[in-house]
Amino acid sequence: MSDCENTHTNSNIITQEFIALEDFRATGTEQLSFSAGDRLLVHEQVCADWWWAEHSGCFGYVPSAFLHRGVEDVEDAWQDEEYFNSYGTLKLHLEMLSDRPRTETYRQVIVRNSAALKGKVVMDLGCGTGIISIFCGRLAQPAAVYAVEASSVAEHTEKLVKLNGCDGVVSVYNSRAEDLTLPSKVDVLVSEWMGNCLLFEFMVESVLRVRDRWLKDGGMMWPSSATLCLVPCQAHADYSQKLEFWENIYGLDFSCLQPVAQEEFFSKPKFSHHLNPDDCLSTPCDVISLDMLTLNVSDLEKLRGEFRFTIESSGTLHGFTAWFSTFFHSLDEGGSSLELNTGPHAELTHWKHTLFMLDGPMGVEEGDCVGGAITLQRNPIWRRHMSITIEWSIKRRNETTFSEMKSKRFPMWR
Ligand SMILES: NC(=[NH2+])NCCC[C@H]1O[C@@H](n2cnc3c(N)ncnc32)[C@H](O)[C@@H]1O
Repeated sequence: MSDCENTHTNSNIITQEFIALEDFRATGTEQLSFSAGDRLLVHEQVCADWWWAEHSGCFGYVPSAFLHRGVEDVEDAWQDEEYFNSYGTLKLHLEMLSDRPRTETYRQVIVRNSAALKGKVVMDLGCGTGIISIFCGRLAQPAAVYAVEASSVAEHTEKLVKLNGCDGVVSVYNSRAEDLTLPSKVDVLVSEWMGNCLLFEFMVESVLRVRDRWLKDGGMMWPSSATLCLVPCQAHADYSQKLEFWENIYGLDFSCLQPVAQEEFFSKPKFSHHLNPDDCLSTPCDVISLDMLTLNVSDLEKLRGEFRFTIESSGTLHGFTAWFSTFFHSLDEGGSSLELNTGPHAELTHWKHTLFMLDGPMGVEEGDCVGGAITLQRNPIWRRHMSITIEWSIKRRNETTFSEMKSKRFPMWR
């Protein structure tokens, strides 16, 4: 319990709604447990750290650090102005178009399905420069393609569609897709929505909402499914350059800065990591799988996947690396799927890999077992952000029990 008085002075009698940023488990009968996203009524800010609150008819003390004013008080939970401005210049589009595995996979999807696309209505959600829509117009004969783009890049998209002879079939809509009224429902909803760690930016919510409103029954989602993959890994270079570095600076001892460096460099994921396959300590595994036809927006609040790795080569467990794969089912019954694999055993993409550094390297031997879970908890306030919590424990090859479960939470980025 907090060190503040257990008395309810009248100093801070207010009743205000707050939103829980993350789970809190009470450690005493006078405390109140809650889950991320819960809305709590705070009746008294008894002191800085502990408030008297109510949730679902229960009362108790709650830690103020876990709470945030109600989302309506947050200027722009989706930060749409900043978000769409970032796509209004060519910088990010150049990066995406320069990503050969990404762009070629979408082109292959259109080529492989060109016959089946004949006469179909396609929507390209978040078309950017319109390349997927132009692939449709040039490599297949759809009845219509609705190219939807909210940012100002859409003014260029119009010209690109015309310049490449697709203005007869591709219509460009400069709008947020959720706000749009289309001429018809669509047979295929194609989008390149994946962000760091698969979900960052949460553009996927737009895709699901548009699916529910505009995809015909029996329609196709491209990607059709997505999986988040994880592997325990070494990261000697990162650990040496960011942490060991401080032990000896020109013969001087700067090691008192190591806790500062740990917090500054390893408290958030490293999103531009390039994992060398040799640094994988085990066979990677799919920890979260999303079916884009059945996934619901509410499922996005919290996604959890368990894992159990057997260490295949002795080394140092510095952390875990994550990436994703997306799958594109064929429009032809029984046709083969195409895969965009952004992992370390495939050609590097602009997403690279996401490294989660633990708070201390651990030696592991072949045959050891690393078990645990990864949880993607969407930020209830900042709707394009999430935190990734990794829980892990180790069972040494000659032991029968797992060590106590440890846990680390990485905000991406709030
Ligand atoms: N793979 C990603 N992480 N980002 C690449 C695709 C993002 C593109 O979709 C656009 N975009 C994102 N959300 C929307 C939306 N709801 N409506 C229209 N365009 C959108 C955005 O402006 C950008 O041009």
